[in-house]
Amino acid sequence: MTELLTAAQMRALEMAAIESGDVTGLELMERAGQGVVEAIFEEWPELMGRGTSPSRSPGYLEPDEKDPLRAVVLCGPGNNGGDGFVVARLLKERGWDVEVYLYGDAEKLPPDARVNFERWGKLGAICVPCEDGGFKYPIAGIVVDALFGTGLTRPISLGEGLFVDFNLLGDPGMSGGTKVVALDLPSGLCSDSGKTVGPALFADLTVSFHAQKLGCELGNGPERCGKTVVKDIGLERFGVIDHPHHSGSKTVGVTAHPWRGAVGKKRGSHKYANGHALVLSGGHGNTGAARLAARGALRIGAGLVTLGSPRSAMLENACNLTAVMLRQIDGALGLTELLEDARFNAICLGPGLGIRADTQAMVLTVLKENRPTILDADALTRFSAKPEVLFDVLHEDCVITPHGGEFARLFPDIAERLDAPATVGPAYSKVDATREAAKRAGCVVLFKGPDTVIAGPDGRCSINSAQYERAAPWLATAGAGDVLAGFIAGLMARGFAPMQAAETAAWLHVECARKFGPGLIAEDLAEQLPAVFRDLGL
Ligand SMILES: NC(=O)C1=CN([C@@H]2O[C@H](COP(=O)(O)OP(=O)(O)OC[C@H]3O[C@@H](n4cnc5c(N)ncnc54)[C@H](OP(=O)(O)O)[C@@H]3O)[C@@H](O)[C@H]2O)[C@@H](O)CC1
Ligand SMILES: [K+]
Repeated sequence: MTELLTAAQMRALEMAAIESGDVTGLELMERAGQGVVEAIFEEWPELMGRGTSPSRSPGYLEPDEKDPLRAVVLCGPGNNGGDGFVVARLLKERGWDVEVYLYGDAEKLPPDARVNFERWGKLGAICVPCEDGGFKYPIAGIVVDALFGTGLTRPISLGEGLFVDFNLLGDPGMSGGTKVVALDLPSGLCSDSGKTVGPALFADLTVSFHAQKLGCELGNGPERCGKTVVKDIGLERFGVIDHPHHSGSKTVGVTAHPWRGAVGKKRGSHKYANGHALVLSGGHGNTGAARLAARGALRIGAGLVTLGSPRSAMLENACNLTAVMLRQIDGALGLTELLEDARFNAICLGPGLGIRADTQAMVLTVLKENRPTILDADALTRFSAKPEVLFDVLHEDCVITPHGGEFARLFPDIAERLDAPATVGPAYSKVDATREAAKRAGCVVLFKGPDTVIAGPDGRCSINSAQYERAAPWLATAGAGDVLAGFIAGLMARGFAPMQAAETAAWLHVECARKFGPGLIAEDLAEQLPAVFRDLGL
């Protein structure tokens, strides 16, 4: 698990560190600046050797080495700007040509930023933007974005003397080779939601301090951050602090190798010890989705998987199943009878089930049983008209897995708030929305997307990110969600708690997609599990 922090959590952490007397704000700022310079050289090692060695006379330098490297540092009115002054000083000390611009009033800088403004003043000037709004030198080398970090509260007004041409810097491909390095966050990106609050920069590299901020993983974050690097600034021992004013705001983690040990350990060598998942199939012509889910449940380790099929689809299902067993179920009554067998310990409904009244009857029948249940697709859509009917019967052993459309149908007010353009920071985020939905539904909600958010009714929350080095855009393919539902059902059959099952399944789902690569179709996903397990050393 990697911890992701909100702006409030980060501020609380900083305050705790400073109050402990272990470190001063000025020291933290210096470490932040040093971390950025380190990150720049790690990312572009070719910049490392140039213009740095006072012992080498210019006469011995290669022709292109005589040309010092250039950095334009854009400092804002807060501590993010303060970090920028440190970076400017450190690069200048390495022999770079550094232009510093200040967006704001030097007199109003917070104390630590002010100190670093003055330290910079001994080495160089604060540049005045050219009349055309451009920089003094042609842009080349590096632009350091130290305008706004976690303190962004409103849209950046480009008309108020801000000389940066965001389009020139922003649009990948338009920046003519200039590398944009954002400090903590690309300016204009909300730290908590990953929404852009008005104009926002695109960075090539974002260097976050102590921990990545939530906004780097959510919404527009990944497209704005470019690549992300986290630099320690010596706050580790202070851990993560829940901000007292954010009730229920717990640490959010990115699931990485979640529950790795648990995935490998089966409960016993006997197949019945690993549970028996039941997946319900739709009628004739609508059976593929349930079979995808069933195969996923079996591959992820359920001891047995049975597909419950209406009479009309028995032949179609029988022709396409081998290890998955098949039982005929006629409507809710037939389902009640089947569930007399208590060995069915995880039930998956929704993929291809249809949105007619019998789907509702079957969902209600299953939920009465209080067994681990996963509801997806049609089992959710069926309740669009009256979601509260579903919420009344969902329980803590349930997981629901809506995509954006299904989420909006079940939680229209929450979706509306989430989709509204952000005008203030920090803005309402997908994490906030999923937590609120989980509380209302009374069960685990897995809200799909490249930034899948999984929240429990108790406020626990994690993000399964399929972005940056885990990007798997080919996962957006028909049937992939059905396989995910099956993975969750299979893990719940094995005894995983709902939250653990959802997190683990989501993580493995992305790993399977990455293992296969482009060209993936839903049928391929579960077939990658053995290789993914082998890679995990299971
Ligand atoms: N926490 C830590 O441990 C460490 C933090 N560090 C660094 O500090 C950063 C956070 O600093 P910060 O809190 O000063 O916020 P920052 O983003 O600089 O901006 C705040 C200022 O901008 C203003 N303002 C806001 N929006 C605006 C707009 N649209 N247009 C114009 N003005 C606007 C706002 O004004 P106000 O909203 O109060 O009117 C306020 O004056 C963090 O990201 C990291 O880089 C490191 O040094 C290491 C240790
Ligand atoms: K920034």
